[in-house]
Amino acid sequence: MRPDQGFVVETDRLTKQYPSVRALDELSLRIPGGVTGIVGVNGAGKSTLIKVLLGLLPSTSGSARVLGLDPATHGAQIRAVVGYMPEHDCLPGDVSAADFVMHMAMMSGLPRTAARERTSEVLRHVGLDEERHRAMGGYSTGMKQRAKLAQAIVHDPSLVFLDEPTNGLDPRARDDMLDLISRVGSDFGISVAVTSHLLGELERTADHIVVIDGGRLLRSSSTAELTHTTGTVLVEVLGPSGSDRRYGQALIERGLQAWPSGDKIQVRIDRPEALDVVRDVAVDLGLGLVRVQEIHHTLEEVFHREGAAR
Ligand SMILES: Nc1ncnc2c1ncn2[C@@H]1O[C@H](COP(=O)(O)OP(=O)(O)OP(=O)(O)O)[C@@H](O)[C@H]1O
Repeated sequence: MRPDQGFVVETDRLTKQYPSVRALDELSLRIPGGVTGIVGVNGAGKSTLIKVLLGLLPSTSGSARVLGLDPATHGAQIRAVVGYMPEHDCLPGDVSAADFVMHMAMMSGLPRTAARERTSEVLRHVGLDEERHRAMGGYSTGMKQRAKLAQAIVHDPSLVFLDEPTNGLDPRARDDMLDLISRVGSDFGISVAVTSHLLGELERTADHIVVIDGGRLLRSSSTAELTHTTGTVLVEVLGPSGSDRRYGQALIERGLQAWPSGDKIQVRIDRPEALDVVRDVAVDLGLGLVRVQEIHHTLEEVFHREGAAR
């Protein structure tokens, strides 16, 4: 099932009771095609959910469907069409990424030639080129995460579960990984369910966000819906020094709420004509209008405001 063909995952009152912890507590959710972020603090139940959905761990009660298949009875079929990047380091240190990914491709049933071609393609995609013939034990965390991502998509799955793929990465490597994840969705057309304990992290990457807490569903909606516009625009004008201040003042004189934000001006769009005023005032003052950009709430703001982020 490709993105936009309905839900790739559905659960109904899914529960997983460990001896002393209820990791999933009647969790009912639906994950659409595309890139979905599964967000929750450490211990929220994200990894348990993935393992149950892959049929690696039996649930205690409730039901689930992954690409229409029941993990309780069709785990092997699910794992044939779904990729999995586990959270923890699971790579053999004395094997090269090229050999490991090729091995995983053949384990998934690809014939040798197809496996070799596909291995080169995914390793190129994740940016492991020169290093792919070196033993993975000597890789940086970022390179290991890329190798883990490559093995998860080498068999061209319809859906891939990525468990905390940015864990342990520095900010730059994290941004690179998030870009890669977006491209897994767009270039390969693979639906992605990616977990993170950082609320703000998946904002740019995920089309849809599911928030779980204590094994329960806290929120599920499109990212756009969550980070809806604040009703404010950021305006950048071009002109002689002090133009931004003159422009802001002129907007206020025309009855708008405007305030400085660095060398730009924020303007509240409280009525449809406000955008016309933004344009007209720039023209009247002989200033160039470089940019008018909507300001959105961040996910952090949404959850702090709702008191949901703990
Ligand atoms: N095999 C297990 N046996 C007993 N309890 C477990 C087991 N695995 C996880 N738990 C507990 O279940 C709860 C959910 O854990 P889980 O790993 O699913 O959460 P998570 O959201 O993925 O967090 P993290 O990112 O820290 O792994 C936690 O309280 C954890 O301690």
